[in-house]
Amino acid sequence: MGIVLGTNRYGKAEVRLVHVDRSTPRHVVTDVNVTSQLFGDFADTFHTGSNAAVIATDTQKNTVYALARTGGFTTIEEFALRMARHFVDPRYPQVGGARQEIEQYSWDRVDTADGPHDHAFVRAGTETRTVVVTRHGDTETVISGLTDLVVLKSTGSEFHGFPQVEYTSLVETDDRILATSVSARWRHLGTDVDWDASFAAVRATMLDRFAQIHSLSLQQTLYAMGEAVLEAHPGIAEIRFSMPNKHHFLVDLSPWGLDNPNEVWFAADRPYGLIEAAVTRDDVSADDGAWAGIAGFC
Ligand SMILES: O=c1[nH]c(=O)c2[nH]c(=O)[nH]c2[nH]1
Repeated sequence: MGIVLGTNRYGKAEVRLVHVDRSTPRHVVTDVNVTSQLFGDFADTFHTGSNAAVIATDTQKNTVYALARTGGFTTIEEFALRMARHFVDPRYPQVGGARQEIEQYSWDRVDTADGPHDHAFVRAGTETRTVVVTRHGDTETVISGLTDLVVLKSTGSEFHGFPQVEYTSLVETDDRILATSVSARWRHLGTDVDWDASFAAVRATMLDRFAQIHSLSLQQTLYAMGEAVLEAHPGIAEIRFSMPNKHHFLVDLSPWGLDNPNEVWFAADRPYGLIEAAVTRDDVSADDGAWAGIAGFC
């Protein structure tokens, strides 16, 4: 019986970077969290502790800041590709590939009496834009996404027809609140993309479908959102979702002689249903390696 080193990668996790584009008086703030990891010919350090090939994680952290200074910061997709191309380069023959993961926190301009302010910002909720770029040799995969896009419909949602098996107590309903916090990630087929425009369009498509479809289950809503994204965006191969069902329960007001025509609800935070699925084209090849390490998506 032998013991061998399995899959491995290493790097610096959660490098916090705030970039201020000061090229005009109307500053642009980009607030991100970058995780840089490399893989390749690094078995020696695991086996013997020889670090002759190891590009220090500290160096990877410094590279985030240096590239932000030399090339600026436009989109997380562009920056992650630039990071990956920096490391997967003939100057570092030991590097076979790189994985660059970035989260972006949104800031809106403060609205003043004189209009949107040039350099004062207010954090725009919890929604986070994400990217994972993987570069293996010359092959690049970009998975864009978002987390914590919280949405709610106050009607237009039913749930019934489920089996009445042992322990079933849920009452069927033809009018309920449907609420979820959408986490979605989508894999692009190429890298020649207007990343901001693509992100805005995918987000708008998902919100449109969520709003417009009369829902018979969160599963149906999820699939419809994914289908709409793939129909509208030929450059996207697949989209994966993780969507908690944020349950709202009608409060029984009858003890006090009050009716409740779907007006007064209790918003439960746990437990919650958890619906996860991938929606994919049947004519593109899978790329499971690009999804490796992305938690919370099946
Ligand atoms: O949209 C839903 N899907 C389910 O699978 C489910 N299960 C449940 O209890 N409520 C709901 N709602």
